[in-house]
Amino acid sequence: MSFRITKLDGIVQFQITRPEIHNAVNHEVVDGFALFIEQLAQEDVQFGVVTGEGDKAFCSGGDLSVFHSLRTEQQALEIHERMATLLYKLATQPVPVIALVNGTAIGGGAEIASACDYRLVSQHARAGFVQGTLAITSGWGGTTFLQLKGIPYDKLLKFTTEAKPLPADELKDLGWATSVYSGDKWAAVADFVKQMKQLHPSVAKSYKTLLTTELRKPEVYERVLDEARMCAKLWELDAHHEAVDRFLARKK
Ligand SMILES: CC[C@@H](C(=O)O)C(=O)SCCNC(=O)CCNC(=O)[C@H](O)C(C)(C)COP(=O)(O)OP(=O)(O)OC[C@H]1O[C@@H](n2cnc3c(N)ncnc32)[C@H](O)[C@@H]1OP(=O)(O)O
Repeated sequence: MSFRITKLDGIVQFQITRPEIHNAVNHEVVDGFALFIEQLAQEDVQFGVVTGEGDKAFCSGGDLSVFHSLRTEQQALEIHERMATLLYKLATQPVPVIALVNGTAIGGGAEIASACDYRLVSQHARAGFVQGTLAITSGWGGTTFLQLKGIPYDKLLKFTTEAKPLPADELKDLGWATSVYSGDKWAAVADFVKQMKQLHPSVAKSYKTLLTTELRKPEVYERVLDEARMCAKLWELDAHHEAVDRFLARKK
């Protein structure tokens, strides 16, 4: 199984369990995300947590060995639209979700974390929208989420266009990291939610609903789909397929 969902004390955790491949997203992980979002709707759930197994990686984005079989714009669009829709649902449903960025978060992995409400980032982690190195753009809504969550325009343009993972302190300066932790990742979550957990779950859900009013507008969902379309267009070009070929062949 490529993921694990557990529920403990009002917190539903979604963990990608593919540490050998830096927790890259395959079709099973996509299905797992859908299940996770369904579970957040249970009445007694107060927080959600998304993380990757092990201490090296949060998520390295789409599994290139799997998604490389998608050659055309239409084929790429199917997976991008599905992930973009799931992340839009995650961002707009009422339960606050913490991205526990325990290690590298790049490409689609950084987009997943960007759809969450909080990003707790390990001191040793790096994160970035590296899609540009593969001659594509973000395709799961990540850039739209970050702009609407208030990352300044010029900083966001540089972050996405440079396609370079940043260390934790720079992610904090950018406004991407909510906080930076060292030591045990679950202790970091427990510490972060300690004060909020003492209150009735409806408090956090109500504030998130209020603060995501803009995000829930239909035109925002349409823009997230535009982001998926933009990536799919670039996906079918030779420049992208050649860059992925180079990545997959680099150790052979
Ligand atoms: C598809 C959606 C799109 C989006 O819309 O956002 C994307 O997500 S595009 C994908 C973007 N992701 C990447 O480009 C990441 C590629 N991976 C890397 O750059 C590096 O692997 C790493 C994550 C920086 C880690 O480097 P390092 O510590 O040197 O480890 P290895 O490179 O040796 O990785 C171990 C193992 O894992 C495989 N791997 C890692 N990430 C992926 C991935 N995303 N897809 C497929 N395979 C991946 C890597 O190939 C190694 O495999 P082996 O060679 O078989 O050991």
